[in-house]
Amino acid sequence: MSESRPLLYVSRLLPEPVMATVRERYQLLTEPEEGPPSPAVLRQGLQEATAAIVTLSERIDAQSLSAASRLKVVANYAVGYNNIDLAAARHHSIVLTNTPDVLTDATADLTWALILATARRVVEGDALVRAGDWTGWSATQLLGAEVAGRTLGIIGMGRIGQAVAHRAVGFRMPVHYYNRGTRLTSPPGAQWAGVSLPDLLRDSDFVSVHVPLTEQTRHLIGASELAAMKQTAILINTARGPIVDEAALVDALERRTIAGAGLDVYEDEPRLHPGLSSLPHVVLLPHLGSATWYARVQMGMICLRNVDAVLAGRPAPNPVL
Ligand SMILES: NC(=O)C1=CN([C@@H]2O[C@H](COP(=O)(O)OP(=O)(O)OC[C@H]3O[C@@H](n4cnc5c(N)ncnc54)[C@H](O)[C@@H]3O)[C@@H](O)[C@H]2O)C=CC1
Ligand SMILES: O=CC(=O)O
Repeated sequence: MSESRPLLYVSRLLPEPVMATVRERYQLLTEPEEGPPSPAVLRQGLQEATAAIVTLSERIDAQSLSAASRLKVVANYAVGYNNIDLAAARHHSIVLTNTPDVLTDATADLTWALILATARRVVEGDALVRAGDWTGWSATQLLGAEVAGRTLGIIGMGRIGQAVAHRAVGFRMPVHYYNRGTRLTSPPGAQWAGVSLPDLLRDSDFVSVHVPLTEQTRHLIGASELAAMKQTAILINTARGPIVDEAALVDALERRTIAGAGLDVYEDEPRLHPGLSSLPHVVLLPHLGSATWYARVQMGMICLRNVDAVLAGRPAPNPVL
């Protein structure tokens, strides 16, 4: 009996509830692995499948899309889609979808984990205790920055930027935001103000980046923007690495022209700019923004809903336009 389930390429192993649903409804082209696929496996996957679920670390370029004659839909297992050549997907009439909303809270929470961990030197404290070097309470040990009441600057006031801003109410923090497009009204109890980027950099104690990576936002934060920040300010980036010029950031941190940085993303993942990992006043996470069970399972289910819809001839629920 011939196989009637559509041929799906899944580039990486996804959480088990997602894989179970995939196996129920689709014929898998290849068995996905935990790590990234080789370029040859990725190329073959896109070439032979009718639908693909890929992750943010797979670069889907014009060349691979032009060879993908059977491919109808690429569901990106991420909300950011800078890894995919959108113009080429459009040109070849391949629908591209993403996974908004379900990871907003997880990413906003992780942003706050970085704000607090960096300001309060949580990682340095943990290392001291584990190393057996803690000799007891001290009035001068590992003093950090106050968070409550300080100004939070948000670059990119979309879903995640706003979720980060909502959480600032409990810390009584005024929020200055820089965003393209319409102005927002402050929700009850919050103080949100739309400002220019130079004003945000000058006035904020914490600067948190939440724009997507585009040609306009690449190196949006470079040497001159870092120089415009307060010497006591902390930079947080949970958006995409290339939005911040990592060489300029390491230089600013080494010269202490800013007080610290909390990073979840890097310019050339998983590689770090030389010198970054030896700085004590940075907290470095391995791109964990959406890494909760809930978010990662829901992201998979959204990918499947989009694939199902396109293959059934219906509009995708989450098309990237
Ligand atoms: N660390 C992680 O694991 C995660 C990272 N992300 C990143 O966060 C980004 C934001 O996600 P969402 O908030 O859901 O997206 P969104 O589209 O809701 O928000 C982005 C905001 O940035 C603004 N924007 C875009 N270009 C701009 C520019 N040139 N100047 C000023 N403002 C600009 C948009 O108007 C929008 O308000 C994603 O694109 C992704 O790269 C998202 C989830 C997890
Ligand atoms: O980086 C994660 C995403 O969903 O975008």
